[in-house]
Parts: sequence; structure tokens; C-alpha cells
Amino acid sequence: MRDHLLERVAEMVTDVMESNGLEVDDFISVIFTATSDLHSEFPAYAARRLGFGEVPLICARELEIDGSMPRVVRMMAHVETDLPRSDITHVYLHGAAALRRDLTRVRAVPDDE
Ligand SMILES: O=C(O)C(=O)C[C@]1(C(=O)O)C=C[C@@H](O)C=C1
Repeated sequence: MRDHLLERVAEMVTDVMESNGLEVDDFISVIFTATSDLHSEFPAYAARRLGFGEVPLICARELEIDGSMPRVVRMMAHVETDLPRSDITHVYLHGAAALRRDLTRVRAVPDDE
């Protein structure tokens, strides 16, 4: 369970970086949220293992809204980039690909990949 969370968070952080041409030094800070059914590890630990040791990180609980998708880790990154907001790629992996089909620049990876 813990390994799965660490692996999936590392996949998310890496994909956000690759999809937006970002390096660790471009990150000002990152907020992770996890749904209240996730207990095995802090998502920030996965980021630290990728070299984010000097980037301010924090983990928080997602709101428990009735009917919302379980077992989701989200990240909001504050970054230095020359990309205009419209060119930022938002990454939704596995089951989370269903969350924001309205975004125009989204890189969604379905659950079976
Ligand atoms: O983007 C997501 O991950 C969503 O679930 C959508 C949404 C939103 O309505 O904008 C909902 C809850 C999250 O806290 C963040 C964003």
C-alpha cells in the first residue's frame, strides 16, 4: 500500500515536470492533498525522494464531500515558468482522469496504463 502510494505520487510529480518542462529548481513550493482514506505515507516523502528536499512541501486533507472520488492524491505546485497559463498541462493519472474533462490542456492517463 505504502509502496503503491509512493510510486503513484512519484509518477504524478514526474509527469507534471515532464509535461511542463520543469526542473526541481523551478518549484517554489508544492501543496499535496490526500483523501481521508489514505494513511500509509505522506505524499511529500515521495517528492523528497525525487530531489525536492529543499523545496517547501506540505500535505493536507482533501475535503470530504459526499460522493467525491476516493483514494486521490492531488498536488498544486507554485513554479517559475515562462509558459502562459493557457499552456500549462494539468496531469490527471489513472482513475483521476475523470475529474476534470473540461480542462483543455490535460494529460490524462487511464487506469490500465
Ligand atoms: O481537479 C481536481 O482534482 C478536482 O477534483 C476538481 C476540484 C474542482 O472542483 O476544481 C475539486 C476538488 C479539489 O480540491 C480540486 C479541484
